[in-house]
Amino acid sequence: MIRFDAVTKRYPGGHEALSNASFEIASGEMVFLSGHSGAGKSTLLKLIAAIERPTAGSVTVNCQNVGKMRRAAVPYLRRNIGLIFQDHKLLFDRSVMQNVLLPLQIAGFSRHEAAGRARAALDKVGLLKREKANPITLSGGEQQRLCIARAIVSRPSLVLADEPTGNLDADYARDIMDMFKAFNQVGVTLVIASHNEDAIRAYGSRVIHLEHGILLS
Ligand SMILES: Nc1ncnc2c1ncn2[C@@H]1O[C@H](COP(=O)(O)OP(=O)(O)OP(=O)(O)O)[C@@H](O)[C@H]1O
Repeated sequence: MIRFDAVTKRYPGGHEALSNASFEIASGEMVFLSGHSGAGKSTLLKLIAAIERPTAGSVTVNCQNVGKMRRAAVPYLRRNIGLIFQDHKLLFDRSVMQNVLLPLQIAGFSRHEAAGRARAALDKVGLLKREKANPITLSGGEQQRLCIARAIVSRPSLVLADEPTGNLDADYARDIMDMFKAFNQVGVTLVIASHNEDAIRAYGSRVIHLEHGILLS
């Protein structure tokens, strides 16, 4: 499903965030990205979602070379990807419920079906009681959970998560990880960046380890 061939990413200013990385992730895998702060984990996720483009090498997602994809094609790629990033990009002029409904409205779901799915997603992350709230009134951890609900509501086949449990209490962090595992069991591919080596080990999944932009496994 995902293939990196000799991928290097150099940001303007010359910093090489990823160096000559090659690996494959098969459909249905759950893979953790580990490594120190600044190791290149977010960069790798952004390359998969075509948020960043490689400086050299190729990034293939579902047989498409996303590094060379036309800008107009990127929204179609992203329809199939649930993005959970640290800059939540929530809409602060809409309610919690409206934030989760939006991807479904764009995808053309009926009002009834969209409402049912959005409520189920909010329930999963423990935010159903806050459905009418404005996201600005939520704590950092609650905003993170809202971001997760929004990413999963359209049931994407690939979920990319950047430190999804970073701001969460241990109980919520466990619930979210269990939820990811349940998605994986129904065939969703997940790539999860995390500092938390203990949590990673507990899940026994494949780990791709980065150090200063170099892939070690
Ligand atoms: N837009 C950018 N412009 C310039 N340099 C950047 C940019 N984004 C990231 N970098 C640099 O690239 C390197 C890798 O950053 P990246 O965010 O991928 O690491 P990370 O492993 O996700 O770190 P963290 O765990 O702290 O989020 C860092 O040195 C960072 O400063």
